[in-house]
Amino acid sequence: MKSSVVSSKNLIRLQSAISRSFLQHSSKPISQTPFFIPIFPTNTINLYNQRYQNLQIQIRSNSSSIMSSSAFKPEQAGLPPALPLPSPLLTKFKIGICQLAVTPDKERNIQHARKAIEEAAQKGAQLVVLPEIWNSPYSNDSFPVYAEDIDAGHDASPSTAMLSEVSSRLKITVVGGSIPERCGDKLYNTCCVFGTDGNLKAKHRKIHLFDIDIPGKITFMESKTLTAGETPTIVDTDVGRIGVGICYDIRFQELAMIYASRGAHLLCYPGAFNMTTGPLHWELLQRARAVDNQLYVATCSPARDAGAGYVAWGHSTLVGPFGEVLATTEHDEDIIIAEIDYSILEQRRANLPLAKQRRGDLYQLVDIRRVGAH
Ligand SMILES: NC(=O)CC(=O)C(=O)O
Repeated sequence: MKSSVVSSKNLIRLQSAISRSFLQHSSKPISQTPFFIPIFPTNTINLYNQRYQNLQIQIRSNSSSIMSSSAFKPEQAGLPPALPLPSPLLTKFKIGICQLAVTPDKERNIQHARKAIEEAAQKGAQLVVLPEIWNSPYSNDSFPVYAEDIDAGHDASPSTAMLSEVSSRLKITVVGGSIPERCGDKLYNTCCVFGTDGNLKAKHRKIHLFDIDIPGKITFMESKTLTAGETPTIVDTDVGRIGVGICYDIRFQELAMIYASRGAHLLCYPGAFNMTTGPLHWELLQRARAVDNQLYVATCSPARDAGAGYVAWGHSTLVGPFGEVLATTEHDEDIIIAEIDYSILEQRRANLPLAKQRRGDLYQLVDIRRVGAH
C-alpha cells in the first residue's frame, strides 16, 4: 500500500494531485487507467488501479474547504468542463440502421451490406449504421481469417474500401459497424466512420473485450484472439458529434458519460448481444445510456441465425433522449429508417437540467484524457 498525506485547501488541488499521481505513477497507458476517479469529500480517498491496488490519499479536510451544493460551480472543480453541444450541418435527418444477415461468404457479405446502405440512403437516410462484425461470422476461429488491414486500405481492406466508396457516392455518413482488423500481429474488433466525402473520419477499436462465462448458457472469450482498443472515439460529422462504442462497450456507463461531456449528440453501438443477455439487457442498456446522458442512442445488430455458432439477439434500436424507444425491429433482417432531431436534446435538457443539478461537490466525472491534455 502506498500512502501519502495531502494537505488540501480545497478539492481543486486534491483533484489535480490525484490526476498527476495517476498519470505519473501508472506504467499503463492513460486509457487503461479508470475513466473515473470518485471524489469523496470525506477524510479518505481510495484510488485503485491495476498496479497500485490501494493508493490511499488522506486529506486533512477542514469543513470550510468542502463546498456546499448550492455554492458549487463546475468551473471551480479544476476539471475540463462539459462541452456544449456543437452545431452540425444537419440537426434533423433520417438514420438508417441495417440489421444484416451475415454468412461465411465474405464477398457476399460486402455486396449485401453495400445494397443495404444504398437502400437506406434511397429511403432518405443521411446516416447509416451497420452491425458489429458484419463481414465475418462472429467467432474466434473466424476473426483471424476474415481480418483486414484497414490502415493499408483498398485491396488489403475490401470491406472498408466499399464503405468509403458508397459513402462518397451517396454523400452520406456511415458508421460502418465493425470488422475484425489486423494491425501487425494484433487483431481488433474495429468500427470505421466515413464522412460524406468517403474519407475515414474515425476508427474505434472495441475497448472492452467481451469475456463472458455463464456456465450452461454462454461462454465467449474475445480476449483469446482480440486485443482491446485504447481510446474512446468521438467524431464530428455532418450529422452531429457521434460517440462510438462496440457492443460490450455499452455496459460501461463511464464511456457514455465521457462522450456526453464531450458534447456528443448521438452514441452509436454496433453490437451483437446474445440469446442469454439480449432479452434482459440489450434494450435496458440502450435506454439507460440515452436517458442518463440525455442524447440519442442507436444500436445495430446482425440478424439472428439460429444455426450459427454465436446466435445474435437482433433487435436493433433507436432510443431518444427521454429514454423512449423511437424505432426498433425483431430479429430478422431489416432496415430501420427513423428521424433524429437534435432540437429535442435541448428541449429535454431544459425540461430536466441534469447537468446543472449534478452534485459536483459530492462526485465528479474525470475524463482522464482531457485532464491529461490540460
Ligand atoms: N457481444 C458483446 O460484445 C456483448 C454481449 O453480448 C453482452 O454484453 O451481453
